[in-house]
Amino acid sequence: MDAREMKVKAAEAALQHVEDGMRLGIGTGSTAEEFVRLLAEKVAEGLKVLGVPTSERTARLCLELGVPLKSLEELPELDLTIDGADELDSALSLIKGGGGALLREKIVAAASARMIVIADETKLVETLGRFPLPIEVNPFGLAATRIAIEKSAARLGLTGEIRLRRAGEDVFTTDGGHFILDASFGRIPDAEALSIQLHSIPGVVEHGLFINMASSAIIAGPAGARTLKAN
Ligand SMILES: O=C(CO)[C@H](O)[C@H](O)COP(=O)(O)O
Repeated sequence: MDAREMKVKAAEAALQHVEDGMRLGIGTGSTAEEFVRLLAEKVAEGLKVLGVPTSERTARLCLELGVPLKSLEELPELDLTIDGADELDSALSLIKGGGGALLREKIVAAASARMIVIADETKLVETLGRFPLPIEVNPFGLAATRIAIEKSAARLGLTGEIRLRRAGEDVFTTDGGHFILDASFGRIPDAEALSIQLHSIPGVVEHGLFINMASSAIIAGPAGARTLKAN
């Protein structure tokens, strides 16, 4: 089974949790896009759902495929969010933001009664941090914010390169008009402590650590999909 087939397997299993009438948060990334394609087929067969997209990219795909959308302003309380992740551990703490949508993803997940993560088994790690942590920052004071992040991380014994994300020649800009710093701190033994530190920095808009947000994760591997539950 190749990587794409595993993403489809996870998306298929997630679709089983979608019920008629649901208000759905719809994630961003290649795995979430497999989910959107399958959801669109069900919508074409008559399933009634209203989706709230976590990015402009997801919104475009949903509109193209006929998945009905509302904004989070119109639907501020959601039943379920289905989204991918860059990394997850057995407690279902996540690193997200590889696709640059972490802020909207976190706001949408927080507005949802449940969040199901869909991923292939290569994303499962013992300790978060193999994937560089995306940190969304305000463009104003970028250098000062970067230094503040370095100092905060160092207080927790975390060091490593912090790179400004680029899109070709340009600086990558999120849907909210912010920049992303990708922090290669290595393994993060205390993600909660790092989250608190990062939230205390004024220039940090949000970070990609999702702690206590996922209710379950559907992990696909060559043998099929299995579900991990949050403790
Ligand atoms: O957090 C995300 C986007 O901001 C994605 O969920 C994450 O990057 C996983 O993407 P993919 O399914 O393409 O591996």
